[in-house]
Amino acid sequence: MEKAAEIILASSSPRRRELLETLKLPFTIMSSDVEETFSSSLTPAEVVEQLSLRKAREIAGKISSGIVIGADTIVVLDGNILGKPMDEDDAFRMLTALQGRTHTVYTGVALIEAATQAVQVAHSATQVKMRKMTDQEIRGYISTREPMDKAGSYAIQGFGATLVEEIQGDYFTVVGLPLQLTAKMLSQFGIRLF
Ligand SMILES: Cc1cn([C@H]2C[C@H](O)[C@@H](COP(=O)(O)OP(=O)(O)OP(=O)(O)O)O2)c(=O)[nH]c1=O
Repeated sequence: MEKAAEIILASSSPRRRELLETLKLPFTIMSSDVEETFSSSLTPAEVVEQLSLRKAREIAGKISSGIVIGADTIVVLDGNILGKPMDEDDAFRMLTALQGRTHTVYTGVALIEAATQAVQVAHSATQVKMRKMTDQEIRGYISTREPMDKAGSYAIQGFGATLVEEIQGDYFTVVGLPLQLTAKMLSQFGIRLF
């Protein structure tokens, strides 16, 4: 029997690890530590594709075989990109802007086959409608600390679930790894789930 290709998740995000575990494929984790800066002339889709590729490339450069997966998530409101908050005031500003409105979450996924350096990169976008919140509710949510390491300062999989009225698109894109897209990309490298 052919030996299954090893999968390496280039991420320190516990959410991405949990999501990839859903696919029941064995994988290892190597945290990438890349500069998450980008040119302001890029579209949101280009930003997440470029950053996910940068994360995957950093790890692919250190190994000789296996398939590396990198991902990146941003929140976009009125064309402005919201990443992770710098501090509580920044989280307050982001949540004040997002409440009562619809924004788009973009997640990029990059796969690199280390042996051949073959690359696949794509993204998924999901629209999220957030309910109205008072300043007091926003401060209460921030006091849970949940927003502090999340793009857009909320987590749909946590208390943030109570802030989201509806979504259009893949839920997993919002959490940080679109599973349908990831599985499709893995299958293009010959890795099938079932
Ligand atoms: C909007 C949203 C984001 N997030 C998270 C997903 C990502 O972990 C984070 C965005 O930051 P990223 O820079 O995409 O990822 P990361 O720094 O956490 O991990 P790594 O670069 O090592 O892979 O926000 C949620 O968990 N839930 C949500 O609802």
